[in-house]
Amino acid sequence: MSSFSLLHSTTYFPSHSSKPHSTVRCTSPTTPSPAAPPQKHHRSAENIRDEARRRPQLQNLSARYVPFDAPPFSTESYSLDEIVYRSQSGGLLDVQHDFAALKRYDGAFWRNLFDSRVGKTTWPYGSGVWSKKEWVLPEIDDDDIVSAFEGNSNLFWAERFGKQYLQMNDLWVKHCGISHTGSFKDLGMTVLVSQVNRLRKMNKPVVGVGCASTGDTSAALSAYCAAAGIPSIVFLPADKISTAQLVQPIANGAFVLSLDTDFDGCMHLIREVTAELPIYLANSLNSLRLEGQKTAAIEILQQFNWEVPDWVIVPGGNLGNIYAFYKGFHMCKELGLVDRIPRLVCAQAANANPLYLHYKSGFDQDFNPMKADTTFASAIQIGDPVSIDRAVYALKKSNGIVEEATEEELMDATALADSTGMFICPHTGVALTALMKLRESGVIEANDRTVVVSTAHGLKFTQSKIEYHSKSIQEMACKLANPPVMVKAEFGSVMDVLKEYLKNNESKC
Ligand SMILES: Cc1ncc(COP(=O)(O)O)c(C=O)c1O
Ligand SMILES: N[C@@H](CCOP(=O)(O)O)C(=O)O
Repeated sequence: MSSFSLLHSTTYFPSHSSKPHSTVRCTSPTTPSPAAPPQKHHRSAENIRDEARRRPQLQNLSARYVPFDAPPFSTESYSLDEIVYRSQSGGLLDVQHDFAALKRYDGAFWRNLFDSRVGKTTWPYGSGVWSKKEWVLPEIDDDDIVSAFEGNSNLFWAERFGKQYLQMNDLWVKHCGISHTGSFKDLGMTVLVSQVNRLRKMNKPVVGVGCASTGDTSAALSAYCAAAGIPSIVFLPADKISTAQLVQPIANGAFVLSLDTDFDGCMHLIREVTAELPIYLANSLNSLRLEGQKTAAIEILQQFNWEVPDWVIVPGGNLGNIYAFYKGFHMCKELGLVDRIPRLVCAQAANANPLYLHYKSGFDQDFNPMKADTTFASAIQIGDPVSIDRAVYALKKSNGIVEEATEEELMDATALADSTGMFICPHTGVALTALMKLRESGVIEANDRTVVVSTAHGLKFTQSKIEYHSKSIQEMACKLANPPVMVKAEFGSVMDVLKEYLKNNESKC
């Protein structure tokens, strides 16, 4: 059977579309009164999960854990239904898909399949993650999936920012933070919590799910666990995350521990705790998370109608995401959806730059973890990233670059982007700084199609914006600050300041 006919004949027309639509009529033929209130739309007695149960699936696809970057002769592997985070040698794991099985379908098949699912409410494909289910967790039952229809995030054409400040026409911001809990972590968490849901149904010993967090992982974990009725436990570094982030797990009913340490300290503790107690580890050390996060890369290609951008810039902290992007792009190339992958740039805050330092040493010496300093990009204040090996691999394979941003650079870049109509988080400011530096040095050229990954919503980080715009940051000029003007509530005073404002604006135009 050709891949095209499989797509259209058996598998992927939502089953409800083949049913007569008798239950969705809006007016009754026997009572045509114009005054009658409109009747409710009835989907049918079934909900979207019920409908999904009757839909056939692609068969014989599978995935398993293998040691990350294992030598070809390695036979070590684990079922995804095992609870395992490390290889026998203590190294990282990776989720390996059965590429031979996936390759039974050609690139056009996968492109059509993924495209056919966008923008629907079909369970679970309405999610940008689960619309790629066959490449994520092919064997999970649709019924076990815990999803908020995450993903499908806006790929924003940064027209004014690109043209005015970088002479670029083809600059895009992938707004992964416009999402259920306000960050890209939703993409990975739907996968991890769905697998936990499955494990619990299989009576595996998982009494709860735990993570260390700088604020976004904990928000996502607690929301998805709450949706599924699974206990969540989060370890947060006291006073190091924003109020908006802190209140998310509290509101979602997580057990929140505020610890007098930094993120790396919390990470160390959660690893020890999850080794002792039947609490499942939700950080990106757990390679299941990256299976969801990689779909953002596939989605970018899809949004460009399967044309490959030249550059993708990702802010890096614990360093799972840069590898997830590489993996998503790599799969698309391997499976024939595209013919190349973009060059990746990982952007770090100069106050928390262990990968940058390692890159500058040519990745030659052993990696040196560091004690990360305070940064406005607080979600990437990480000195001992768990995915360092994954990040180095991704950068080497994509001819990648690492850049850094000082506090002043990242805050100015954030303010500049905001002044063109965005409202970005400081981590996106780090990525934009990297872009500005690479434009200045000519590495990224004016016509290069470039995507900056925005990882969280700016509304989670309003305190840093308040401090910037009120010029209350020590030793920072805050040169783009735009503080409100205090004016007496009377016509003359208001007119005076407005005239002054218009005069100044005129001279700028
Ligand atoms: C908003 C935000 N941006 C970027 C990152 C960095 O992602 P990763 O840890 O996968 O490098 C994180 C978390 O670490 C984050 O929360
Ligand atoms: N920024 C992260 C840090 C932990 O990263 P993870 O991807 O390993 O969970 C956070 O929000 O906690």
